Amino acid sequence: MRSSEAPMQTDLFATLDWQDALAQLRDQGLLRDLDVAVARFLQQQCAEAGNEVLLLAAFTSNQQASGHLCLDLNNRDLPTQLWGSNPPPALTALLPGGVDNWLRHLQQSALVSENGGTPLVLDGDRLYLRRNWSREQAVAEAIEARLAGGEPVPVDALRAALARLFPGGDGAHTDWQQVACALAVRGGIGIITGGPGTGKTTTVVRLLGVLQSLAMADGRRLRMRLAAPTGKAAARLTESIGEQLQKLPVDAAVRDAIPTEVTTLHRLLGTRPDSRHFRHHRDNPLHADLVVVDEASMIDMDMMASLLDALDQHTRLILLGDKDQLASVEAGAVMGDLCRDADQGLYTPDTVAYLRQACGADVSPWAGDGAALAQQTAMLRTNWRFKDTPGIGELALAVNGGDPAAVARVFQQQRPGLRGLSLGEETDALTDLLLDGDGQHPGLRALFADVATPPADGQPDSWAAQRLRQLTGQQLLSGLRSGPFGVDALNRSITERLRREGLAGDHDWYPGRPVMMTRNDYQLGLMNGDVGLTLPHPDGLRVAFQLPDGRIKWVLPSRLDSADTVYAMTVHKAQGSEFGHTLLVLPDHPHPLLTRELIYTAVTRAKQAFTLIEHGPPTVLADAVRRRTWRASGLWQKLNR
Ligand SMILES: Nc1ncnc2c1ncn2[C@@H]1O[C@H](COP(=O)(O)OP(=O)(O)OP(=O)(O)O)[C@@H](O)[C@H]1O
Repeated sequence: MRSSEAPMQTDLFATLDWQDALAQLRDQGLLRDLDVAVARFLQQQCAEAGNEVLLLAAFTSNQQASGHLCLDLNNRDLPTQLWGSNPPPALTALLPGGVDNWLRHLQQSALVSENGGTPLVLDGDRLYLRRNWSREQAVAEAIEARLAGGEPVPVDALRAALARLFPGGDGAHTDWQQVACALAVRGGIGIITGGPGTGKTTTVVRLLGVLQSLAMADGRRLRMRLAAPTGKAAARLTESIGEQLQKLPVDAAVRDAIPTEVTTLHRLLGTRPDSRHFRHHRDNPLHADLVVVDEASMIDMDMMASLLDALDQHTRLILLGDKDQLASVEAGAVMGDLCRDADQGLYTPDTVAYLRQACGADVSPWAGDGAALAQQTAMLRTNWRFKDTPGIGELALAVNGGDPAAVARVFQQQRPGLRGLSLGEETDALTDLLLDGDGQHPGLRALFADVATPPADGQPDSWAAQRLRQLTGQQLLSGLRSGPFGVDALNRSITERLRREGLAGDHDWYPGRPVMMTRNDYQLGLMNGDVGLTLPHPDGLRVAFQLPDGRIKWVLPSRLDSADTVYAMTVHKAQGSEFGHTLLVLPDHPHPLLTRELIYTAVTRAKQAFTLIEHGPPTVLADAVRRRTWRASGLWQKLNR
């Protein structure tokens, strides 16, 4: 801890009551009640704490609301980011000077240390609330330990296994899928990133095949566990792993020893009712030799810390995901931080030589002096899915490149499956589209007709599974929750239209109403984000949910106190899902919440068709494509020093 001497106060401050000033900042929307409470609590802990430190603590707390783990004082735009270009007078008085001055105050405060022994931690130029710093530190240390450890697979055996599972490479191009497998088995952690359809699932199934066949040749059998952050992502991976496994050229015994069931991270770690703590942790680790987690971009820092804490040191961890997707709404963008250099590779001479030996790949064009983490990271670069609908893949690429002109060009090419509609004020036209579908993907009218006629054969489960599949044929997305183009208003207007047409009933619950869970309900075994469909059941009206293992769970509507109608879904909630036809609605003016990552995530939810619906000028999309999501954290720095 540094000096406990009280920092200097400005004369101007002497005339201000800082509690009033905090209240003013809260009233102006610059702080939340929680942030004000944090500052007040710290002042109680340390009566001589300076106003600068207390205010910076309040802003650090506030940063979490935007997904930041810390306040990055190295960011020269920080003042503008915190309060815009015109600082409120209360701030000019309480927080004088620039960032250098603030750093000096922090360095002198008894509330601040570098090592987590105080409520605030200053790590380099980053100011953290202690809890966030501890979590980030724990994640960095656990990853470092995994990078240093792990049981290496003998290279000759690996090369033979990879050649069996990846037949027919053209030799002219780097086979990144093989590279990913070879790197993943090299240490205690492997990270595989790639856009949609680049073969992440294919690669991981082959990786499981390689590891299990090598272990079984040695008379062992690896315990493998597969997980994803949400139930929907787990269900999707269960399905695609099952399909890929059929094609895997391995002995039946090896195939049987590869799991197909994907669970949610919460279930993997063992949720405990009414507790934030999991059943598995360092004193009761998971029994597994290998854990694969898909959709890793959705994992926030808290969950990543819990996951790493639950793994035994010998357990190999494979993280799969798309680094360019939106990060979790909670604080931290772990996958983005871990994969920051993935495009460049930055493979050291050791890694280049290892890959040549293990799979004959030449990655010398991607050589560099990356840290240990880069040596375990691979980016898949070939899109295999969008061969028939290249428009979606091209659009995703253009969005990712941040070039609005390139995005506009992709739309102008009128590729199959890709459509841009400018609807101006015509909100009815959007509902028409949703009701009628696009020809290839039936709309809500067809869904309501189908849910009205339950099967006479007493097989409600398979019928419900079909209707749920039908529901994912088309999905409207919005980046916003509130406002006329936010999901709340869209869901209201679509419901009203369905009522006017006599499709939706007048009660809250009617056959055909799709709902999404808005919190985890451990008693029902349903997770935040799970989607269900209200359907007639022999016992009465029920809501059908498909569990990750494919079973249908029927729930009484009255049991669902945290479920919202979901004709329109936020892009955040759509992560981990795919829809036959994805429609993204944009508002009539640019909005700070619309970012490149959000648009990219929306586009990549589309399996066969994507429709962009604009209600304003093209600048709304252009502005979003240019704006990057930025998350302040120190994970990358910690793993690269
Ligand atoms: N090397 C390859 N050669 C030919 N086809 C491939 C190859 N890799 C993957 N594919 C095919 O491309 C499609 C997408 O693969 P896969 O599902 O593994 O991608 P993914 O990255 O997991 O996709 P997403 O996570 O976006 O669903 C599948 O049909 C798969 O069979």
